[in-house]
Amino acid sequence: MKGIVLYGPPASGKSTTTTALTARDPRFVLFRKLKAGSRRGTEYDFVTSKHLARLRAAGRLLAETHRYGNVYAIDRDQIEQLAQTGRVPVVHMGNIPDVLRLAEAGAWLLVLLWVPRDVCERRSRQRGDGDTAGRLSAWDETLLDLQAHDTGLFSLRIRTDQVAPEEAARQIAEAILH
Ligand SMILES: Nc1ncnc2c1ncn2[C@@H]1O[C@H](COP(=O)(O)OP(=O)(O)OP(=O)(O)O)[C@@H](O)[C@H]1O
Repeated sequence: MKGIVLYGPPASGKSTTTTALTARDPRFVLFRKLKAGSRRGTEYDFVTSKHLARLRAAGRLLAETHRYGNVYAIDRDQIEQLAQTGRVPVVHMGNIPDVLRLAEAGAWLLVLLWVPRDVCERRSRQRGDGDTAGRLSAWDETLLDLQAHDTGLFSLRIRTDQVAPEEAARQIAEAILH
């Protein structure tokens, strides 16, 4: 397996589950996507549009998402480097077309993390998001995205309002390592 995809709406626990995975086994590492545009966020490597264009021309972008005026991309070479050093990248994704594009380029464990809308709202307010309304719109879009595609593509589905982060990490680690 190339790695793990965590797909889910805002506040579904992608970051928390990744932290629990890394604590369980340091071979699991957050995959840092490339981002061209605003320099907001801690889970990205910021690049220029020019740099991204060069990688695109070289055929290195496995997935590329244009959203909120920014571009988010996955560099194939970065995935390969992690694999060569025995590490397992954990990629966070918010839409199924990108998940499918990535899955075309190799075998990934696809995991759906889910929370109901009211839990998403509560978590978003609790962690102090300035734009909870925007997060809820993204939750609505995620539901539509799921309804539009075959959810049978996910090997694991975890309700993070019912399963603690350590248990979610245990289930994922078991699924990929055994
Ligand atoms: N399995 C879990 N059990 C209990 N609480 C959880 C669990 N997973 C996440 N949480 C809580 O939910 C909140 C949101 O989690 P997190 O930031 O990991 O979500 P996310 O999917 O990475 O969000 P976003 O995509 O919006 O950045 C956090 O406050 C976290 O403590």
